[in-house]
Amino acid sequence: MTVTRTIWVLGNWKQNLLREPAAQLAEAVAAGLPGALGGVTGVRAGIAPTYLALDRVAPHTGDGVAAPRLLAQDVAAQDSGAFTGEVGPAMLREAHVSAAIIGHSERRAQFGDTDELVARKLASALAGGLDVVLCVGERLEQRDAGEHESVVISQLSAALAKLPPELEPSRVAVAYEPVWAIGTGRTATPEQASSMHAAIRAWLDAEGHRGADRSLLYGGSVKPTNATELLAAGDIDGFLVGGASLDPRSFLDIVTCAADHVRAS
Ligand SMILES: O=C(CO)COP(=O)(O)O
Repeated sequence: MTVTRTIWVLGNWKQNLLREPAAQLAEAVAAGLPGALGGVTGVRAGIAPTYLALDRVAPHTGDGVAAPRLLAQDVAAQDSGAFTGEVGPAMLREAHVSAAIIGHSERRAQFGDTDELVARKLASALAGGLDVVLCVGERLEQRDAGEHESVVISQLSAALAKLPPELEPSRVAVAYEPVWAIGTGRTATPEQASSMHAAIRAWLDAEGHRGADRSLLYGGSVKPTNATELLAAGDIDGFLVGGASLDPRSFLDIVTCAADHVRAS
């Protein structure tokens, strides 16, 4: 049986764009998406603006196959209460967000998102009805020391191991983002990305987390010029795109690479 996993092309806009330019970028992505997909239904796009731009971006998003989905870049580990500065899952859902990125390396490195906090955010998001893109990835010195697989598997394990069974993470995609490839212009080679994805999928399967069904995304300096060869390496079910997602043409060109890949396979 051939497994047909959805290919995702997700734009993480990070801390960029005031509300009006964010709305304009969302409008351009939404307008160009049907053409970029060319009728291919196995590819879905999504965009993750800042919290403050969500309401301006939301009208250009939706859950239909040819509309970009609306994502948040983070989510609080708790629903509501005395947690200054936090935004909980119900608040995000009210703002039409359907999924949250959790555990991005920038949050892990700069904002204290430990494995333990990532696990609590994951449980909070799933309990609150959000889908999740769970980010994992090693630093350069960990790769140089040959520890990349064990680092990534331990991040995954910490996030998934203590989830209550009723939150079995059927709605979790995993994004492998090697830290040394983010914003550096240095992409992982297709072989490096594909071999890590195979290791992640094998671990998920072994632990009963249905690796075969789960979309595994790659992130780190993805551009229209390298997207096709990354997809061709196998085991890569789309991308989490930073810098290139701020330009509608390059983001949509990556979507087209994904659609061409699906059409050819
Ligand atoms: O961090 C990323 C997406 O979440 C990747 O960023 P770049 O595409 O800018 O390297």
